[in-house]
Amino acid sequence: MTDSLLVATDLVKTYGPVKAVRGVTFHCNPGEVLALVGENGAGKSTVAKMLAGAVAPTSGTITVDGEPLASGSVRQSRLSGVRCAFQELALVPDWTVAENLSLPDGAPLKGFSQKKAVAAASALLESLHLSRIDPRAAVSTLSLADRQLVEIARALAGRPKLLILDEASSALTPPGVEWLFARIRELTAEGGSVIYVSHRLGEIAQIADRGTVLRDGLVAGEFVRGDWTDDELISLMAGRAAERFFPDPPERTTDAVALSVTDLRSEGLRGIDLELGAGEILGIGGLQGHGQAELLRALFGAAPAVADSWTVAGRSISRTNPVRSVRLGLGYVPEDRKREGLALEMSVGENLLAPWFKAYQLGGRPRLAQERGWIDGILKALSVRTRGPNELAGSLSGGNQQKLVFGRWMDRSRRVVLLHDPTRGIDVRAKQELYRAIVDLAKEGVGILWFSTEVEELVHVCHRVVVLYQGAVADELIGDRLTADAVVGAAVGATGSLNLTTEGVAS
Ligand SMILES: Nc1ncnc2c1ncn2[C@@H]1O[C@H](COP(=O)(O)OP(=O)(O)OP(=O)(O)O)[C@@H](O)[C@H]1O
Repeated sequence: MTDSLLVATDLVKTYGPVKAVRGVTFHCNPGEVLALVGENGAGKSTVAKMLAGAVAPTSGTITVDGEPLASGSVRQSRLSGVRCAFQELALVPDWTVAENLSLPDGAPLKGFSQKKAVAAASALLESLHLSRIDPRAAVSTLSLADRQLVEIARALAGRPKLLILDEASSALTPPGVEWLFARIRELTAEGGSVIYVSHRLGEIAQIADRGTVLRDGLVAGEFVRGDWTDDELISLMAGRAAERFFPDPPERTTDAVALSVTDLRSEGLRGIDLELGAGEILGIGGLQGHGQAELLRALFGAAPAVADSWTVAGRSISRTNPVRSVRLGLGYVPEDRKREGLALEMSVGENLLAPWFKAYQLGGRPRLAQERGWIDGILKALSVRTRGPNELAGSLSGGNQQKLVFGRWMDRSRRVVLLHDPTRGIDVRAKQELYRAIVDLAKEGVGILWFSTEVEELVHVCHRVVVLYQGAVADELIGDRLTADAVVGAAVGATGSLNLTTEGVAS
């Protein structure tokens, strides 16, 4: 272990009474990709933040190239060659891409040259095959996938010795992941190392040389490339045997229509016809950025939209807005939980209740006590790791925050639930719980419209999948035609073959 690039020894991090990390030891060699896996709340992000210098360990040591890393100093970690890209993006939304990319070198705002920043950003984006991203664009105008690419580009800009990717692929579709793997291979070929934090076991099988499994803030085990199965890893993460992964969609017992639109038009949508049955799980496939986010936002009324005809649970409407949608019986899990989904400074219970307060104008802050039974039921059903309904949502791990955004729609007489990649950033066991919760909603007659960046879950858990391309429906897949290859093929078929190494597809 003497020639290890990184050695972390007995790392501990406590937040008041919470022991996030309880004594973690691992190392990473030059040129190696080390996976860090574990359930939501296992301590992965906390370890990543300690390496990046974003939080100081309560105790323990970290060395890079044999030199101790100053505790809790981002600057010191950077100087030692450590860079990190987070799933919860650390970009400033109102700044341009160029301004954000110039941040890591601590460019002082005084004397900051916009022209130089744009030129440097253009050169960087081009070298990373991302020149389709405009360096002058405000980050807030980019899709989540593109924001994630900028976050990764920023970490790569410093030619790091150690790159930490904390679920940085979680909003990327397969071509984006291929782009990321190409960059990782370039970096490791030059002797750089990567710590790859992810819940996507398929990606880990492809890219990781070794892995460390965390459970409850401790190392539960280690694995090496090619010498593990998904089931073994899931058991190690959970501390118990793995279960069958995907549930089947439930038998449909009614022909009733939960939602229908013809010629739905909105920014980014070119006229969509869609019918969603009560109790149907309808998947939306396609490469990110082809109208999936716009479709869900339009249907919930989060973006202006018009249609020739539009019905929700048999009621004809001409337009909607979020408050009206909740009253009509819709639920919506948005793409960006931080920006659209949660109030991080409010409690877990208040976040679960938030839409009901707005929609029914109950006034004041939610009366948690009155809803305690419902809240406890949701937290239990989704195994949300929390100290209780009064804990601030902001102190939950990312995956547990995501569960809240879904959980608020459970057991609340919904007719339609719109899902934008609800399993993003949640662990494999939680995914199973969520699949089961989705199937249970469908069994109760709720229509589910579900966009996922993970093709496998669409293929296994949905009755039917429509694939979007450039804001329109390119294909509908059902029965024997519903396969992973067909979903991916339909997503790119309209444009001919897909060259994964060229720019413009990494989303
Ligand atoms: N600022 C904080 N204050 C209090 N508790 C925290 C804070 N940050 C993290 N925790 C707690 O520490 C534990 C580990 O969290 P961490 O974010 O490291 O988990 P994770 O393995 O990255 O999970 P996920 O896969 O959901 O991102 C969790 O129980 C979390 O609630």
